[in-house]
Amino acid sequence: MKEIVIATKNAGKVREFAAMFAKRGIEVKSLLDFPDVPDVEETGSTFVENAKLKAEAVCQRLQRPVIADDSGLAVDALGGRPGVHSARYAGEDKNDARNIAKLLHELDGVPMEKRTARFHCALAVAIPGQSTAIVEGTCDGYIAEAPRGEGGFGYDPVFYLPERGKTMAELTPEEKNAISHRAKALEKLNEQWDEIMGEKGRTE
Ligand SMILES: O=P(O)(O)OP(=O)(O)OP(=O)(O)OC[C@H]1O[C@@H](n2cnc3c(O)ncnc32)[C@H](O)[C@@H]1O
Ligand SMILES: [Mg+2]
Repeated sequence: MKEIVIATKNAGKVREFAAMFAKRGIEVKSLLDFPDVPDVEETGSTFVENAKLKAEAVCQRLQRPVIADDSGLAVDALGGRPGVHSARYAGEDKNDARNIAKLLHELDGVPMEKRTARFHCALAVAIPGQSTAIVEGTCDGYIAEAPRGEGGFGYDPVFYLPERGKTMAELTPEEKNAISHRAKALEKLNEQWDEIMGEKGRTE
């Protein structure tokens, strides 16, 4: 395989997939390269359901192997919110800064030890004529009291990693891509690569 389509328009995700697949010599395309593909509604109630919806719809349309990523942040003190609604937490128009502001507001007064949270990533791999494969990864941390760092995307500036003393946005791309929920899911995909990709993995 020389090329794979990631069913996303999120430039932050595209960057991370491109870096991670470069190690395999695979070029990453995204929906930014296929502007005619319609948006897929994320109507599922889990990350896995939404990843499957996105991968299968785009695979059906393009008739080539597609990976979709559905991911988000689950905060324990908020009963798992924003969860599958992470992208549009502060409203219909996606806006990272407003999502972070809303999250910090909701956690106002919650002490650090109770600000535990977890990033989730579900990857669905859809290949024409095959059943869809799923892999998942998570990353544990805390929600910081104020944003810090310029790297990554989304909630990274408030996702605090105590073992590093840094937020996810203060890590280099290489550091984030070694420990993130997305990296963990991709590690699982790597382990099952031949089985999931079948002939496509070896010959295309
Ligand atoms: O659906 P696509 O087009 O892939 O792009 P999206 O941004 O809508 O992506 P999701 O539906 O999977 O929503 C995930 C949201 O969770 C957050 N998120 C996911 N992965 C993240 C990461 O690595 N770092 C920080 N925030 C992340 C971020 O706010 C995303 O917008
Ligand atoms: Mg989305």
